[in-house]
Amino acid sequence: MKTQTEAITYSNYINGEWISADGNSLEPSVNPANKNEVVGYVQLSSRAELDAAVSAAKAAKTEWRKLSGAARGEFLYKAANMLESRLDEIAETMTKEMGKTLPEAKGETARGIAILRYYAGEGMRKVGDVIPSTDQEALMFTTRTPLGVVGVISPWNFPVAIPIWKMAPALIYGNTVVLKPATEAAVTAAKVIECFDAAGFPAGVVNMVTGSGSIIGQGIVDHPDINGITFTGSNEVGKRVGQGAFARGAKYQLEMGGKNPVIIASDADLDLAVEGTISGGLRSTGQKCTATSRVFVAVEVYDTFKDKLLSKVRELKVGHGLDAGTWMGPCASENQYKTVLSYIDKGLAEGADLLFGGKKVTSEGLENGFYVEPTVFENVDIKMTIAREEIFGPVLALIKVESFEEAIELANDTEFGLSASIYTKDIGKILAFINDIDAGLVRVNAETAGVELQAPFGGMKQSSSHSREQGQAAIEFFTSIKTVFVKA
Ligand SMILES: NC(=O)C1=CN([C@@H]2O[C@H](COP(=O)(O)OP(=O)(O)OC[C@H]3O[C@@H](n4cnc5c(N)ncnc54)[C@H](O)[C@@H]3O)[C@@H](O)[C@H]2O)C=CC1
Ligand SMILES: O=C(O)CCC(=O)C(=O)O
Repeated sequence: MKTQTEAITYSNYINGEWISADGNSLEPSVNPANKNEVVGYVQLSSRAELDAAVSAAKAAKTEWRKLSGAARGEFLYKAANMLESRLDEIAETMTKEMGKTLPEAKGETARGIAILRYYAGEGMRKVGDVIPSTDQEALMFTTRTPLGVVGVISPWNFPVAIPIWKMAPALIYGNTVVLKPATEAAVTAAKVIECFDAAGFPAGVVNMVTGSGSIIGQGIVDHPDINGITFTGSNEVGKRVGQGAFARGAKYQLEMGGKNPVIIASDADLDLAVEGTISGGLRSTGQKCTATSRVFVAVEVYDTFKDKLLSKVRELKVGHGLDAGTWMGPCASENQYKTVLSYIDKGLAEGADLLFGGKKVTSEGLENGFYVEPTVFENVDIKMTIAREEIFGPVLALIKVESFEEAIELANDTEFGLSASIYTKDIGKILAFINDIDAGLVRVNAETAGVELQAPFGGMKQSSSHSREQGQAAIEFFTSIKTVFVKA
């Protein structure tokens, strides 16, 4: 039997109002720690609701664009204050809805607040350059103009931070937005939008429509009045989003998967490396695009590293994200749980050796949740599925390497290029790694996960559309440059 802990139905947010979808078709958002618990109901919307949201965003865009950056920033500061006043409640909802531990959820919500404040300040910063013209009597400069209406398609793994790191820059640079959050995290997203509502944004500037990827997500891709699309999610869907946007001339930005390597060199501080490998690979149940997945360990320190790693992994406490002392929560959904278990089966079937974990966790109190043990494989061949595809779960693959050069070569032997890290004290290896590794985020003596909001974020190869999010890099996607030549 399903229970409703909060018994709340969340509506779409269109033109400054909370509106139910026609026919009031609803989708439950289920607690992955207990599949019998419904965290809330969200609208299973149709194209009609999306059209209404896009019309509202289109109607609002001129007045919003005409406000000064400072005035737009004031709204973002207010949204940040609203989110701050609800930090604990929204973090708790996040934990209930997608399973990450409460401290992680609080950290993410605090990050959302910091992102809003960062971009509020961007409203006061320069948007162009004066460039000397060959005509001495002319003034030539660049300025920037918003795209118009931006569609935001977000995943479930960072339900507060990702929608905000897409919406905040979109808004400060003068765009209006239509957000389609992942259904698995749509209650948390609705609470974030409540903060924007309470901040008093003009009607139509911020809109949210929940529903399926194939109807609302695809609807955003196809909509002729959406001028830009920013997407985070799987490679498969991302490619479809990019192709659809390109076909109708809309600007697009894709952040997709990773298969992130860590290299443990022979001179590494092994305790630090173990800590970073565990934190990078298993925190948030491995559900980060920046999560460590492949661990390349120098043959000289392989056995010591392995023993140290296993002794720490054995101590990790799996449990409900709200329980103090839980280190790792459940997978975020039943789909994700099945996906992770099927990758573990593939690892075994293809001949990798399971060192630890690999099973469902069904101990008392956890039997109704989507829990998987933290899992470590060794003797993983680079051609095996678990070394090639994004698992998005708590699974580490150890690969022994004979030399630093082999480690770099194997680390780069992937279609992805999001994040990579190395543990070493050797400056020569550090510099070679920075130069030779194919990754948008290069981390030295630090775990692969860990994104700072003021720095560019994005990947190489198939991890992204080669654009960057966050920091000042965001202006490149959310605006177009106008080169202006003026002569009296
Ligand atoms: N890079 C990242 O941060 C993320 C990667 N993933 C990867 O994707 C795998 C599957 O997770 P999913 O939630 O199924 O990801 P997904 O790519 O299906 O979903 C991401 C977003 O895209 C929307 N979407 C789905 N189909 C669409 C379509 N045809 N057009 C437009 N939007 C659409 C979804 O509703 C959601 O809002 C994971 O196992 C993981 O490997 C998932 C979430 C985040
Ligand atoms: O590592 C992080 O903090 C962000 C990761 C991310 O963007 C993602 O998983 O989608």
